[in-house]
Amino acid sequence: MKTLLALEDGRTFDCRSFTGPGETSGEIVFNTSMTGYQEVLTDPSYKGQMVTMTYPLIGNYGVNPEDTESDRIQVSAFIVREYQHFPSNFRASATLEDYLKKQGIMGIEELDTRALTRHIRNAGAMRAFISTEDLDPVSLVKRAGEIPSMVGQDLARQVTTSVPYYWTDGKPVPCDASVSDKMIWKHRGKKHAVVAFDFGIKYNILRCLESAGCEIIVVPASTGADTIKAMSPDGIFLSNGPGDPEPVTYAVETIQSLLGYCPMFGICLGHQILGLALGGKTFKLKFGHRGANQPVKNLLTGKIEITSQNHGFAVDRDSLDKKDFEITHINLNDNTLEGFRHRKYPVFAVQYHPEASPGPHDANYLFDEFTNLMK
Ligand SMILES: NC(=O)CC[C@H](N)C(=O)O
Repeated sequence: MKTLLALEDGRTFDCRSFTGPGETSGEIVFNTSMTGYQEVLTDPSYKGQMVTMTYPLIGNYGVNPEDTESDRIQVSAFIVREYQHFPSNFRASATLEDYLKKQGIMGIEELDTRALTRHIRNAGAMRAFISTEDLDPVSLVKRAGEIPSMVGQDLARQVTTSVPYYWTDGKPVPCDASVSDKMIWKHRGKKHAVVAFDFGIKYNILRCLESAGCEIIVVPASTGADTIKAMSPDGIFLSNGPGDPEPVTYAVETIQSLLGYCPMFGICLGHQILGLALGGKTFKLKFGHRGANQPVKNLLTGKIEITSQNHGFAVDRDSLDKKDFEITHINLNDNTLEGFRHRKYPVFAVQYHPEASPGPHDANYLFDEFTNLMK
């Protein structure tokens, strides 16, 4: 079906919807992972964004019920060079086309995704509109410019869980939120009791925490410090999530009042929120880091890790006071901050995704560092 993709700066692409008619909008970004499209689609950090894959052939291994990072597709549209209509894989239970259609998410193909990616790299991530109905470039460019900008948006609020839950044996299990004392921990002593703030948490982070020996209760993003203290956890985890970290002031304040209470570990949005709580500043990158091949240097060991990433904002490394912070990781593509630890508080964080999904497992050691800190 004939479709138009329009960017706010006036660039348009003729393309084809492989999921039927529709209209959608969002910030347009690119991801350089060669595989892992189902994990990308279901990562809540992509809320409000349309993702274009730089790998040219997508859909060839279908979808399955296991490779999900949340309970639904989170992207607002999925853009590929060529959609493969006939998947072949022993794990596949459906096609990508049916998966997208069932959840009302548009899939777009037959456009020059290399030209689109080069444009985003030169001009930056920007607002975009896709339509099968409004094929007038002038009108669609105007509509792209009218959607809210990513800067200033608290999207964690939209994807966080509304009630606390346990993550047990690889799945969410309801938790009696009214019981707010040590009695809620069922395996205390055998396992590390961890409260995980859900700003848009990926399931594989919970799987990794569980395999590292943690018993986990996931709580809504707006949970207050008193509720956390009533649970008396051994450690606090701050998750990844969508949007701009700066407007998530309620979480920044909560974390500020919990500093020094117990060990904390943050990933991606959690890294940014921790950076803000400790007095740092965040800023928007031009086009962000999204893919499974980002080189990061661990400054403590001198080793290079190939990492999975998905972020558009970053903590400004110059905003961190060197007497309080140790910079532990940097990105070798652009030298931006990828990780820090605090000299006084038992707190550390990384901007990238040690849980991978999709991507390499080079940084899985960080989950053990968190459990060691809790010992
Ligand atoms: N994966 C994440 O947690 C992303 C964090 C934040 N939304 C950003 O784009 O930078």
